[in-house]
Amino acid sequence: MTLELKNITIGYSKPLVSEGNMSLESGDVCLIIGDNGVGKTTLIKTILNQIPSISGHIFLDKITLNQLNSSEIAQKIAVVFSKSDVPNHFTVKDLITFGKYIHYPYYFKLKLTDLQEVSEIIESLGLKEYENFKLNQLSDGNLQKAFIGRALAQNTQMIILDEPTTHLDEKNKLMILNLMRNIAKNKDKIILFSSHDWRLAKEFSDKICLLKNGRLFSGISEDILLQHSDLTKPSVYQFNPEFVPPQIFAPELEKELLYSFLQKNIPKDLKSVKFIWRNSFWEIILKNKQEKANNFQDILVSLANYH
Ligand SMILES: Nc1ncnc2c1ncn2[C@@H]1O[C@H](COP(=O)(O)OP(=O)(O)OP(=O)(O)O)[C@@H](O)[C@H]1O
Repeated sequence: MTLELKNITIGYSKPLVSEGNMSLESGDVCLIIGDNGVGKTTLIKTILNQIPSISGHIFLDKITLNQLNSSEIAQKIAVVFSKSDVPNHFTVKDLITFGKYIHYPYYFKLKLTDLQEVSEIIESLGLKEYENFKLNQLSDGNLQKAFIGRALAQNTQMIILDEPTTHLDEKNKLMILNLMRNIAKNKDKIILFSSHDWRLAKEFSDKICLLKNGRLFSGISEDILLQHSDLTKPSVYQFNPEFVPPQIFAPELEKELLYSFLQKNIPKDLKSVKFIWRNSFWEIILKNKQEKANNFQDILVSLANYH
């Protein structure tokens, strides 16, 4: 399957994102990122043809979206919205079984193969022991998995998820992201999802669709991250205007930790100070002296009188 956006402009009365291009194919995991209100959900709704684009074209397998009716789109794309209404009186098994009905009228009796497939999905999501639980008896993580199960039962070649990791703890975030990646790779599907936990989510994504300043930037994740250094610089956490960071020569983790430590504890102009991580200690080069610090406590002492 392929999804292509060509010169697409999306929005409501006025454009939110103009003339964006993007191309995805089977097996791709793509993360949509951008600040609140930039148009991530709007982009998802436009791809689902729930709202019209202002201009440009969307192609699903080379066919213009406008040529497909809603049922044809549902057979190609399954969607999981984070704010899904939870039909509490249904069980996990009911919800996942519903996914099958996009292919049949509601009165249709499901085939044995369909029921087997539902069981396999329940098994693969680790939901076997919860299959007869009502949806309101589930933890957020398992509820999210049940909605993903419904999308899987639809057997579409593409699944779109709007903020699937919201409300989940770290363990469940990892589990859901891992699951999505495995689905894309093992079942050759396109997975397109938005996330605010993008620092974690980017690790699982082959491609990124970044919405910024009314534009859409798309490509291989690492290319987008390199081209938009604001996404990876620790200075995204700049909360103190007085703070000017020193020069830091260290691996990513040490660099990020030192940055946040200094900003919190020494919110001064440190641009003439140099920090070098020497594997087990920090070398600190100050204006007229050089010091060694074994830990952050030592750094505090070294810089206590720095002006
Ligand atoms: N039906 C609508 N009519 C008019 N404007 C809308 C409509 N729905 C959303 N908007 C506006 O469009 C903008 C983008 O909204 P959207 O929900 O797509 O952003 P988002 O990037 O998903 O945000 P968030 O990260 O907060 O979920 C917002 O300013 C929102 O108020």
